[in-house]
Amino acid sequence: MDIQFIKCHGSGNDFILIDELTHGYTFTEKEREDLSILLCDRNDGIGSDGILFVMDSDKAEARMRMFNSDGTEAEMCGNGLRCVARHVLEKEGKTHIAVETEKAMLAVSQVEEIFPGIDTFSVAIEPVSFEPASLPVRVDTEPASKTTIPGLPEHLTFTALSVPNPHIVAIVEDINQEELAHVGEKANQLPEVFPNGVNVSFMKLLEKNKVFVQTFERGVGLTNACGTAMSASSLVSTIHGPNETGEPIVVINKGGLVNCVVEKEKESFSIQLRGNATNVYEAMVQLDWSSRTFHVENRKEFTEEQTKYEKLEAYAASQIGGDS
Ligand SMILES: N[C@@H](CCC[C@H](N)C(=O)O)C(=O)O
Repeated sequence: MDIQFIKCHGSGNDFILIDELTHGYTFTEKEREDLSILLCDRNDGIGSDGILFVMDSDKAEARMRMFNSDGTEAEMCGNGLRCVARHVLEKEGKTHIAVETEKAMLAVSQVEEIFPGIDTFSVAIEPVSFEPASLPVRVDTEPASKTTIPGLPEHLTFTALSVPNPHIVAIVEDINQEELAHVGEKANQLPEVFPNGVNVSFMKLLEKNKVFVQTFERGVGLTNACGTAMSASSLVSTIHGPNETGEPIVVINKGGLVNCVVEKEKESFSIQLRGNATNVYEAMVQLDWSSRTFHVENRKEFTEEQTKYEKLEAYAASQIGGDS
């Protein structure tokens, strides 16, 4: 079978985007899982944090399904949704559309550049909930807000929320990547606390409206950035830190930066996540399902986009200096 794909990234969180709709692909659930494990592999595959499947929707211009590199499906993916938004907006020749995701119809649009030369896309991150059952998380204190979590190091306090995939965020003085990897692995081996697993983030407050976030992603491991985690962390920074709703928060990550605006209406929160959606190359996978072997053909690079993105990356790196 031949499968056309685009290799893309949002803040260095990289994906294989497969447009099932345009190319008329019909995969079974098992095939989507198998494709994710096979193609995302960093050693023997194409290498990526996940696959974005673009599909038909009855209710919106398109539907996004996101599979992690271990083959599990996530409820939502913020960086991935920007890549899907760009793809569908360009295909439809529009500037605003809605994309169906597992838990919500989400508004996406092209907006003012967050950095010179970087086409920028804004995606709505909702529904947001601190309700423990929404992750789910099982702890004694409900909601789990600035609390220790049984099984995780006692010097760390976490706030748990779903956006709508599950996250816990700890505000730390300095981000220690090794510790984050260790805590992330441990948290995902605590089914009695996190029955569906959890994304774990450490956030360092840099200055008012500027934070640095790193994430251990459920189903992947440490990534350059996680869009839902940066959104969740921005919200936590308005509740337990100095930041305010309605103001852009610059979130520096290992792969670049995004802006998040936390909005509060009555008692409900939503977040606008704004950032790049960069295409790296497009190509075709020639796949033999029976032997689970493949090769990649017709690779066409989008060098100019990536070169522009490197300037943003260099700026972001300068903001965190020697931090992990
Ligand atoms: N990288 C994504 C989130 C992907 C899903 C996550 N690993 C999960 O299992 O919830 C993002 O940008 O939000």
